[in-house]
Amino acid sequence: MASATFLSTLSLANKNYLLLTPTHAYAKGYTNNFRVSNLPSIVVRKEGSVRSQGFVAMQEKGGSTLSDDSRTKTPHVLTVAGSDSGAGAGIQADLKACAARRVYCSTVITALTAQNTVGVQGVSNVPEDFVAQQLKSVLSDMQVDVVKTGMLPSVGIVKTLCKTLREFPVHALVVDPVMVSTSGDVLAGPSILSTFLEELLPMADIITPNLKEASALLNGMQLETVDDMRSAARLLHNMGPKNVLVKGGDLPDSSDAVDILYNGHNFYELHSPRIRTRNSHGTGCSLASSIAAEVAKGYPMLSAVKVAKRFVETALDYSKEIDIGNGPQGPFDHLLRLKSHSQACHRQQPFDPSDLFLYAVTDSRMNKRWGRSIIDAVKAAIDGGATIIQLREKDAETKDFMESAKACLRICHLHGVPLLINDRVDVAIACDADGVHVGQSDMPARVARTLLGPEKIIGVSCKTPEQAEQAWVDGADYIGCGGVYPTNTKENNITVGLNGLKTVCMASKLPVVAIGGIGVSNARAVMEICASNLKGVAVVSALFDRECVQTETRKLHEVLLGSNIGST
Ligand SMILES: Cc1ncc(COP(=O)(O)OP(=O)(O)O)c(N)n1
Ligand SMILES: Cc1ncsc1CCOP(=O)(O)O
Ligand SMILES: [Mg+2]
Repeated sequence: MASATFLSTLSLANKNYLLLTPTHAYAKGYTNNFRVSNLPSIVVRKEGSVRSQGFVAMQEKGGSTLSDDSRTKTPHVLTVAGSDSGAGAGIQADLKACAARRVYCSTVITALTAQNTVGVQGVSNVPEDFVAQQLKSVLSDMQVDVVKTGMLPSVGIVKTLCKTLREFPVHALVVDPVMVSTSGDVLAGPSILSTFLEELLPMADIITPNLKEASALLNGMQLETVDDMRSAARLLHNMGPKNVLVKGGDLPDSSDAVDILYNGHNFYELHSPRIRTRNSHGTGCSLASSIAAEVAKGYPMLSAVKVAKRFVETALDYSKEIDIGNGPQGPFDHLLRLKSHSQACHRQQPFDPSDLFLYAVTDSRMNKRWGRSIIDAVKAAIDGGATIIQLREKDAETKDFMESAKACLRICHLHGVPLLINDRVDVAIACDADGVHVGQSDMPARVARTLLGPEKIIGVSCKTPEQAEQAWVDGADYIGCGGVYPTNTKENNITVGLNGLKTVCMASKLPVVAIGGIGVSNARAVMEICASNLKGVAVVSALFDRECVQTETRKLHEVLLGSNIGST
């Protein structure tokens, strides 16, 4: 038994339970910090009934031992479903949902469908023995936590699946009883119904029928009200699954979407705003996969369903305007990434080090002193010849900062000038800025890179060769080196001088921009250190603590043009 403080045992109904925090409690025996050595003997079952103070009970059946082990287990869902060539539903939706929910997803393909936003034009079932072969390949090698099923187009395939699951038990089985596609095309005929009901449903931890599917499973029962859905959930539960989620998205006359979750003890009525969108193809597959993903992470069923619903709703809402295909039902964007790229008029340009030539860094205090908005300051700097802008708004309220950043972004993009945000990676993400500049005590560049993605620009302040090397290792695009000269703009900032700048430039594998006390009088001296990777100067007060930003920027631009910056 593990010795960690968050683990303890509890005797309940003469059975031993392990008490783990939800994040540590791990389906089928793995936790972030612990690995259960006797895997098949651990089953999460009683979480609903014996939860106490945020702990989840895991029933221990056969004297398993937990051993402290630094291995971490990657949550893993295996989807057994059909391929959708249009990639809105089926295997493709499952993969995207699991990726979005940060869970590994392997795939067993049961059928190929020729499908698009208009409908299903063709279906070709995969031979049963090849479905069996795929199942065995995955389950005999990989530690699958949850199997999620979608299109199971033949009795043979359902039987094969059930047989394989008995041979290779997994922690949980999520069954999405796909029978008819959203376009109305039949994906699994009535012939499979009895095998489905007799063999698969009793093995399921949850089934997720919509109204039509619930009706089909219940011999054509009419489902028109929330009470009907409750009755259906109870009847379906009697067929063996541990939980039933009847989805009421198609229920008429309701402004909310209502789903009923029933676990044999309690009914949960889950309300959410109805999202009116054409782009809902694959919603059912995605919801079931997301539930599977949360269960694979170790969450109890109710939490898994709630999180999955919230995720799908967010994705649907985000994807309302996405325009793919000409049919009545389009796909949605699970990763919430497509819109900003397809709809923004600006496409992110790859980072060009020559953009560092005249780097204008705004300062909220200076703007206030001279009675300028950030937007006016940015416009003037660009008109004067600034080649990149950084918003360094140390005193701004986040909401105001975001508004100004969005407005500045529009101006910058009109002029082909990149806009970076100082310090605030959250603001950069929220307004889709071109990148960030971070210092040694800000968010590490490596973390910023994972949050911002590969195409955004990241600059890091460096005073030493070691910091420059780390910035490169961390995936930065450039470094800012300084203060080259003393400055009043940044308090307690150590001055590195021209020698320090040269040392860092020589060591840096990244392009460098010099900063600190630089203006028209000394910019030339900076440039004359003759380092080929010194690409420009970054300036605050010499541009913004002046009456006319445009004039000062233009003057500096002329000085820089007369220099040999970055050319040696
Ligand atoms: C281009 C450029 N170089 C250096 C800095 C300084 O960043 P940091 O060290 O994080 O200090 P603050 O600007 O946040 O006070 C910079 N902003 N830009
Ligand atoms: C932000 C920063 N980082 C190093 S020096 C400095 C301030 C630069 O401001 P100025 O150009 O007014 O000296
Ligand atoms: Mg900073």
